[in-house]
Amino acid sequence: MAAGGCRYQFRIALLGDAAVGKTSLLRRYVAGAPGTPEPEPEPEPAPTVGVEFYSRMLQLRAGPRVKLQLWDTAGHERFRCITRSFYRNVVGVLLVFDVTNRKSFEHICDWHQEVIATQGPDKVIFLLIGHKSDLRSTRCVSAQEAEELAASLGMAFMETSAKNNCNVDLAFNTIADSIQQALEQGDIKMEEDWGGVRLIHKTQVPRAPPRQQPPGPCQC
Ligand SMILES: Nc1nc2c(ncn2[C@@H]2O[C@H](COP(=O)(O)OP(=O)(O)OP(=O)(O)O)[C@@H](O)[C@H]2O)c(=O)[nH]1
Repeated sequence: MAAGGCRYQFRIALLGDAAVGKTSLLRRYVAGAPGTPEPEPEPEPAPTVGVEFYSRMLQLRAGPRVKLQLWDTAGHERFRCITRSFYRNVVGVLLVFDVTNRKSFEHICDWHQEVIATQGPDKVIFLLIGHKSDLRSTRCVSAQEAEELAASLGMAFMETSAKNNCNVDLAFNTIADSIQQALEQGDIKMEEDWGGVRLIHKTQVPRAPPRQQPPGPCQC
């Protein structure tokens, strides 16, 4: 269904190791949409199986209203062949690590490489996310080294917390603005057989009823 007044749909995936907080970040973002009732406190999220889908409308700074289709992928290795099949149709990726889990930070290059290997280097906008920034005492990845990694991979970096609702909207606004900018500058182009960016028409033209076939010669 066309979303009211929307021009584009952007597909964005969250990738990163198991338990870094991808589902929590996404749920926090989707629950924060204007007009959404205050959510009930959620039970602990279960590990994601394969890929789960969310969406939220967003008014971009540059003007257009977009629908973000958000794909929450399982971080566990055993789902990798399922999640990998989704990389081809995304225009944005949040690469998420947990600031208290050094291994999840060290694996960011592998996640990045997986997407590049599928999509090529020029079709995806990345944003590096250091998540669980509320856990100050157990942090083991500094903002500075994460910034350096992000710069070396040609992307921006941001820290978030689903628990404190810190920078959650900002992270999604930032990646959506960057996608919009890349589209305007022609760095990313819409293609028929690619689902990363889709044009959504404001009003759907009702389909013409099927044409009545003129009655053929009687077969009996
Ligand atoms: N302190 C803190 N804990 C968090 C935050 N976000 C998520 N968590 C906790 O981290 C654990 C894993 O969260 P999930 O959202 O399930 O992680 P995930 O990356 O989606 O995991 P997979 O689906 O297995 O890939 C849960 O116990 C969450 O409550 C946060 O911002 N701060």
